[in-house]
Amino acid sequence: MMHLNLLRLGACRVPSRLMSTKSTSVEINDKTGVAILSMCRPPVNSQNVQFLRDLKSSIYEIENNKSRGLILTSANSNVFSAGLDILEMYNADKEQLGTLWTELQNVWIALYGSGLPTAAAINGHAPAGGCLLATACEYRAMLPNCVIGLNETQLGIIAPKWLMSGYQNILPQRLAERALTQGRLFTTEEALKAGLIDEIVNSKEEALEKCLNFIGTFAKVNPLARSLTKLQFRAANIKEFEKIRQKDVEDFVSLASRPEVQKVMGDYLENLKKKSKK
Ligand SMILES: CCCCCCCCCCCC/C=C/CC(=O)SCCNC(=O)CCNC(=O)[C@H](O)C(C)(C)COP(=O)(O)OP(=O)(O)OC[C@H]1O[C@@H](n2cnc3c(N)ncnc32)[C@H](O)[C@@H]1OP(=O)(O)O
Repeated sequence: MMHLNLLRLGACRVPSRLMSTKSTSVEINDKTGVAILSMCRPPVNSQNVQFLRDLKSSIYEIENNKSRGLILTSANSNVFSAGLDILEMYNADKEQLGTLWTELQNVWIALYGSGLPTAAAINGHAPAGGCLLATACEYRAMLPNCVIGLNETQLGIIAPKWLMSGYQNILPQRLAERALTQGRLFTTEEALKAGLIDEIVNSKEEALEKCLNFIGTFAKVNPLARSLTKLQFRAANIKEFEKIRQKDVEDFVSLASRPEVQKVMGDYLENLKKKSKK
């Protein structure tokens, strides 16, 4: 399609508007109306309270600006998002833990419940909370040699049901159950085979182009009809989430503040740091 060719990033001459927060930047192409939301919290886009708040406000801003679609990507060259910021969970008091979890819930519901067409250009690793964001979208294009998945059981923790919703929407039940119980991180190639991602791409530019093509498939569909149809598919998960939302925060705080869980976090952090020094 002609207009999509115009959108090859880098070669793009179409005027665009920019909005940004401390850890996100949004570029809305005036011709297509599609917004590219980039996560930019170096080094790994780990999700702390401020980052999650920025992400939430960018998602709502895109939605309120009547954009035609939202593409989520990372400004980091090899990590899409490393999930929750473990530094912000380790040695944190109950109030801080509650705030972090509430903000994660807020971002998830903003993205999962968005009426816009949403796509993820996964230009790096996407474990745990990174996978949560990618699977809240409707379409995924991913670079080779990366990993994606919900690895919570590998860390000895349990992902609540809402956190698995995106996964369960995409994967057949049998495969989702196996992957979640194994805490499996899929390589890009395995993710394609399983259906967890839609395409493998060779560059971030190609990922963005594929996402634009996906959003372009709705060009002739009435946006309200599209949006309401999408939300009908997601309504049961959203309703179930809304019912347990507060209790879910309490459960997380109670679990994450246990001394043995704090110990696991501390050891995990230390291993991450040792690995990064190698
Ligand atoms: C252990 C967690 C326990 C939690 C218990 C909670 C109990 C309640 C649970 C209820 C549900 C829980 C749901 C959780 C959702 C989550 O998202 S938990 C987070 C899980 N995330 C991960 O396991 C990813 C860890 N990171 C990596 O595997 C790698 O960093 C990477 C593959 C993403 C990238 O690799 P690479 O490019 O080689 O970078 P590194 O050198 O590893 O890292 C650079 C730098 O970043 C620090 N870092 C990495 N990830 C995190 C993180 N998630 N939080 C904070 N910091 C992180 C890493 O330590 C390095 O720092 P330094 O340079 O050494 O300072």
